[in-house]
Amino acid sequence: MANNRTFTMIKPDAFGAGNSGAILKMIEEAGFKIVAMKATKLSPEMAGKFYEVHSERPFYAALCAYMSSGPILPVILEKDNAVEDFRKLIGATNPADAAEGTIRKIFATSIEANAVHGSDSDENAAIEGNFFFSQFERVL
Ligand SMILES: Nc1ncnc2c1ncn2[C@@H]1O[C@H](COP(=O)(O)OP(=O)(O)OP(=O)(O)O)[C@@H](O)[C@H]1O
Repeated sequence: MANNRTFTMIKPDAFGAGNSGAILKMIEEAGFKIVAMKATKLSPEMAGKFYEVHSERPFYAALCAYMSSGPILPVILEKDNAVEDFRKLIGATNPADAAEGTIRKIFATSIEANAVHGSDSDENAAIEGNFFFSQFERVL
């Protein structure tokens, strides 16, 4: 994926609460362009693959169950400095630690159900974007 792109997904808590539109509005108002987006639902096995890097962590099983508990909205975004700027926009993993005005501060309910994902590097953005959109060569 181009270096000016990043990958996000709106997680089941935010999708289920009907907050997808408000979150996408914040993302666009922060200067990101939506390149690709689809609603889908992960099986526990697919959630396990997506979060494989965390397979040794104590929260892994709960995370996979949660991430497969309802629909999600994977999205590819474009902006200069996309990965870093998007991590700033979403805030800390735990909403209790997230800065005021960040997406997680506003919409997350817990450290697990934290509303959105944001890739942490260009390399992972490419891997994660490819996980959901491999059929669309032009967005990757
Ligand atoms: N201590 C924890 N307890 C429960 N769930 C957790 C915990 N730490 C992280 N998670 C869940 O695992 C996800 C991945 O953890 P990671 O440390 O990569 O956080 P992150 O990089 O802020 O989040 P993401 O990768 O989703 O953008 C978190 O977004 C959260 O949903």
